[in-house]
Amino acid sequence: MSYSTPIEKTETFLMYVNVFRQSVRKWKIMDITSMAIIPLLLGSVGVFGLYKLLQRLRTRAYIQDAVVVITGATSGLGKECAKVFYRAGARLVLCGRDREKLQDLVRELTSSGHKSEKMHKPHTVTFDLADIEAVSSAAEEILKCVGNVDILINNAGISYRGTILDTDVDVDKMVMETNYFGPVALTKAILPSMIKKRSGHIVVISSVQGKISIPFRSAYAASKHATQAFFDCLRAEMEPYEIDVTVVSPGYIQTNLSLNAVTGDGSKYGVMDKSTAEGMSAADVALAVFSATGEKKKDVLLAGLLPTLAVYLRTLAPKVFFSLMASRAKKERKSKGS
Ligand SMILES: NC(=O)C1=CN([C@@H]2O[C@H](COP(=O)(O)OP(=O)(O)OC[C@H]3O[C@@H](n4cnc5c(N)ncnc54)[C@H](OP(=O)(O)O)[C@@H]3O)[C@@H](O)[C@H]2O)C=CC1
Ligand SMILES: CCCCCCCCCCCCCCCC(=O)OCC(=O)COP(=O)(O)O
Repeated sequence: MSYSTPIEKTETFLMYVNVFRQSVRKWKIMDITSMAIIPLLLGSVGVFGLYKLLQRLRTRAYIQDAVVVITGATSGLGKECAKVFYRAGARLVLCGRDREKLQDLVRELTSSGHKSEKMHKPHTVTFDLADIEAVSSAAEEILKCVGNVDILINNAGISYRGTILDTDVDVDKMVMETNYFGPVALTKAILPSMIKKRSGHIVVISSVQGKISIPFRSAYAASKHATQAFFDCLRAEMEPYEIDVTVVSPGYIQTNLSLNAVTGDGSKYGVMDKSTAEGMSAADVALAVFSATGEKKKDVLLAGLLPTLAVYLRTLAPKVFFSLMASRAKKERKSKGS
């Protein structure tokens, strides 16, 4: 199988552009105007391709050998992020509540076909994000084990289904502790070491529901709105220390999020929702998280047309958005016969 380097690929592309231009000239296919437009268009495509290529190379260099901590690595998006960052040569610290699942993932990564010297065996740290004391000892353990953290990916999270009237405040608190206070505590525990070396990157997986609230998700949407707000503040405050903050807000992803969601009384929802099952693939979203991290993007909305329009509608025509959400609530209540 032949393998061409990025420079060879660019040279081949420019060669084709040249051949095309010569044929146009030889056969006088186009008039003078189109002859000016086509090279301009092709040139722009070439420049864009070159820009993308350089961006990809820069991302690779940024991730290679970087210490990357990923929470919620046992499942879904976190697990796919672990695969992408591992293949790019990151020194991973994989976090979750289930030691066995983390060990299984380490075995899966290290025994996969992608073997190369640039890859590093991941470390694992087990803790519950809803237990603030456990979070602070986990941060100590991480720093002791790897020295410094270059990139912290706050991915772990739990969702919720229920009506506000039937939801115990303990459930609101638990969702908030897992999705908001846990990541905040972990970030605060890691930040001083980043500030000391004046470099670091905090990546947060929020949700479209960090930008708009939809009915029967109160605890989840509230925790994601709080996450967006906190990390937007952090980005501004960390600028003098050259610490980057990236907030990624995806739409539905095919993971176990709805299966693992809690209901108003704290019991498991345990249903694979149609919207989740038909969502984006977790591997594709992990690639988008990887690029957003490498390109040090500040805020990324990873969603289809309707959710994206809904986010704009919430700001530009809130009354219309609220009435759409009210009819959505009415429809959902009717379909459940309540
Ligand atoms: N799936 C979707 O449609 C979307 C998901 N997201 C976000 O993506 C992130 C990842 O979720 P996703 O992969 O979809 O869902 P999964 O349920 O598949 O994964 C959730 C991960 O979070 C971990 N986790 C949950 N609770 C805790 C806790 N108390 N302490 C430590 N770890 C915990 C789980 O680990 P454990 O094995 O210990 O349970 C698991 O690894 C979440 O923040 C979610 O809000 C955003 C938009 C859409
Ligand atoms: C000018 C025309 C505007 C049309 C606007 C239409 C409004 C449509 C409403 C769209 C709502 C989108 C909700 C998306 C929710 C989402 O993607 O959430 C991601 C998650 O975090 C999923 O978690 P869950 O637990 O809810 O599965």
